[in-house]
Amino acid sequence: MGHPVPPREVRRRRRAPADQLDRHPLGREDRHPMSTHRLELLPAVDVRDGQAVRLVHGESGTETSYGDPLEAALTWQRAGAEWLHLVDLDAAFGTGDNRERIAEVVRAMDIKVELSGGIRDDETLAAALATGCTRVNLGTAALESPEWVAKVIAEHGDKIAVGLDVRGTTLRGRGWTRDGGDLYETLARLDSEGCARYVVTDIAKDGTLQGPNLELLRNVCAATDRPVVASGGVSSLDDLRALAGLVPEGVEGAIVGKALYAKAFTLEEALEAVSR
Ligand SMILES: O=C(O)c1ccccc1NCC(=O)[C@H](O)[C@H](O)COP(=O)(O)O
Repeated sequence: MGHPVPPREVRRRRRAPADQLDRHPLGREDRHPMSTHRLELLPAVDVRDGQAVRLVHGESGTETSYGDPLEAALTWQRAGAEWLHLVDLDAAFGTGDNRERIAEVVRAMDIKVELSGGIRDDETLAAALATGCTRVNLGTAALESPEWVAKVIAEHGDKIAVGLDVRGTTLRGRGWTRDGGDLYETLARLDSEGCARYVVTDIAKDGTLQGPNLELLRNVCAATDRPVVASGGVSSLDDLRALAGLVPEGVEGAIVGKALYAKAFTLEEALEAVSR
């Protein structure tokens, strides 16, 4: 099956920077300052009803429970993680929240934490930032409250990332349950507002151990000069090596969930695989 083609205007915008890169006086390294770095790994802890869980395609009701989220987070920290991707799934789905548990996990971490799920207004953003997390990941708000998102990007800079969660090239919000517009149009808008980075998830791959959508990631990297964190589908060390191969194109990091919980590999092995 063919992949949806971005609109002509977007294709033009995507090609132009790539064509100009080698002519840029500072070359590719300047466009993606992380490009000489190794791929960052962000083990995921998704919290539902106070428990660490994994979902399939991010769908409510598909949970497999993996116990205490603090234990899971400490396990990844002990294994050498530099980042934790921490998601309040109840806040994302609108079925409550796990604020206390999430704050407890962030407090216990010596490593950087990216916090996601249900951050949609001043109150939820203030609560998220008050945990001491390194940055937050906005999803639904970027689709439904563009003016608020532009304001908080201006106020908080790189403490704000935007999650671009897609089926095909259609964005999904509200715990990935509602359509929210075109990926490339939204990306162009957020770029123009100064968004610092994107967390890109192919929902069709998420929680399935089917491998990341490398084509989607390449297309997003070609459309923006901001770093991209890849999320969803990682199943093997080879997947991580493939993502590490996209670092020069702008992939900065990879979120890994199910593969770690299913013990497809250890975090130590993953860190080793992306260190060369
Ligand atoms: O991040 C969110 O806000 C979110 C909202 C609704 C459903 C799922 C959500 N996040 C899921 C994740 O971030 C996964 O942990 C991540 O994509 C890892 O996927 P995988 O490696 O395929 O388990």
